[in-house]
Amino acid sequence: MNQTPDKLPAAVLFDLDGTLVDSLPDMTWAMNQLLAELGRKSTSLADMRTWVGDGAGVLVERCLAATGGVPGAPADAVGRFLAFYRTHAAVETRPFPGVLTTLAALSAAGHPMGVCTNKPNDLSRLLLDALDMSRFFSAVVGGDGVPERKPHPGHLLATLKSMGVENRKVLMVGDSPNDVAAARAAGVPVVVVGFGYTQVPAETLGADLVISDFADLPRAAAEFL
Ligand SMILES: O=C(O)COP(=O)(O)O
Ligand SMILES: [Mg+2]
Repeated sequence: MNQTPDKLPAAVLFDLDGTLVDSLPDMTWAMNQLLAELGRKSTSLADMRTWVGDGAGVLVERCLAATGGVPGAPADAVGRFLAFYRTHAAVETRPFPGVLTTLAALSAAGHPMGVCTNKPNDLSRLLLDALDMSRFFSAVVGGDGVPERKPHPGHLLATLKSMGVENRKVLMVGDSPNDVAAARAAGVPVVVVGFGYTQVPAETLGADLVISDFADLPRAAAEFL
């Protein structure tokens, strides 16, 4: 007997940086290679944490503004950062505790899963491959793969379309104001992790739920679906 669409396991969309993986150390390494090339002093994990979330272009722009100004920096600064990052994307980066077992459990329960990230497509795929995480996702849509990235809801909708699951219930899991705003605008419930890269406490982001342990996700998700 065919299942009706809303009886099917919900689709789950994941943000990448700060939600599935702790990628700040490798991003900081790559940024410090760029800064060294420009003769500027190094930046820190703590500063990088406040700049990440709107894609590589904005990340480099924020860093340059804080370390001597954007004027004087080469036009290809973003390209140089990405070139360094590509060589060093999964050296220190690891999934947060509980992520792999939770993704395996959701996958076994039949939830289609996708990654909706402002990170560029090629780096997202490279990182997920290196950490043996690509197998969980039927689509990975980076910020350069859509006309307008998160917080635009179109980024979430494009990820669902690419997954081929437009008629399912959907849950978004993220760490930042962009994730919450995109989910709200798309009419999708949103869970936020409490350990991600946000400048304000996760509890103030306006999510439906904040989880401090990734392993709480399946139980939490069941509340909304
Ligand atoms: O790379 C970024 O700026 C943010 O990426 P995220 O959307 O996966 O958090
Ligand atoms: Mg994030």
